[in-house]
Amino acid sequence: MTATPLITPRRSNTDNVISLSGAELAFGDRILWQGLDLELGRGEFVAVLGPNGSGKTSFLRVLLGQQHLSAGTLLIQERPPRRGSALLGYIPQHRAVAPQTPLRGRDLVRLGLDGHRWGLPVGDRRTRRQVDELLEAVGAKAFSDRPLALLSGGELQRLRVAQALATDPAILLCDEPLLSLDLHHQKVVAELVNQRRRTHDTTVVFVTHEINPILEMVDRVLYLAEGRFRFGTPAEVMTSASLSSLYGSPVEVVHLNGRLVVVGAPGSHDHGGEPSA
Ligand SMILES: Nc1ncnc2c1ncn2[C@@H]1O[C@H](COP(=O)(O)OP(=O)(O)OP(=O)(O)O)[C@@H](O)[C@H]1O
Repeated sequence: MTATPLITPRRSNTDNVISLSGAELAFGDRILWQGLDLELGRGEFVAVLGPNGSGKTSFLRVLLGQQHLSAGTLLIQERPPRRGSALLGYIPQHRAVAPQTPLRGRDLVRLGLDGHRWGLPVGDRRTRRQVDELLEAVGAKAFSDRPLALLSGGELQRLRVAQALATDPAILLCDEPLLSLDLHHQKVVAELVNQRRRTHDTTVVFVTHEINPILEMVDRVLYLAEGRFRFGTPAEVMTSASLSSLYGSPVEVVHLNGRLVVVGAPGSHDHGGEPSA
């Protein structure tokens, strides 16, 4: 096993887009995380890791204004969060598509533009052009007229990225967008998100169980576990010492062929990914 140097952050940005101060989320007497102080800058790529039930999706719901903090404050571009804000694009956790849905790929993307309006989307020329541009940006034109139920997981995920980008958001929230994709499509989808970050300085908050496909893109990691957290660069957070102190028990982070493998994290599988076969 050879130690591979981890990627250092590519930017240090004072232009903060998301500011959390003394933030806590608790349900009843169960505290998911507390004392969270963090500032995320424009164009920053943050991975949110942690075992099942540690509060990763809830963290995104707080940013989306769908869940109130139980203590502390959150500002999105210096304002309190607001449900339905066009500042935020959201790729929700994968949901199965109803086999009988009449929606086609391009309809899904159009919902990102006019989904807030009641009734079926109205297809004016400007909207059609915007949808075409979004489809083009994610390489989904070829299958955009097919019913959703006939699309593969990778194709659907491209469309979901396009839908989330429809409002040209300053912040892109991704909830396990790589789940159930093969390695090739994990790379494709991660690169689509990263490309947007590079070209538009979009801040990315990326919930994942598997950091390896995005390791080279990640500036900082928010690791949630046991009602606590660690926040810092991958080199700071993804170490045996840091994760052992977070979990309160011995956890080993090993570097294997350029991949990170977390061994022994209680109550879950390896957040750094399984060792490659
Ligand atoms: N509105 C709510 N009321 C009470 N408990 C909640 C509520 N929302 C979430 N929880 C609980 O909070 C915990 C964290 O949920 P969350 O979905 O944020 O976890 P997660 O880290 O995203 O998990 P996973 O990796 O399984 O997706 C879970 O135990 C969940 O049941």
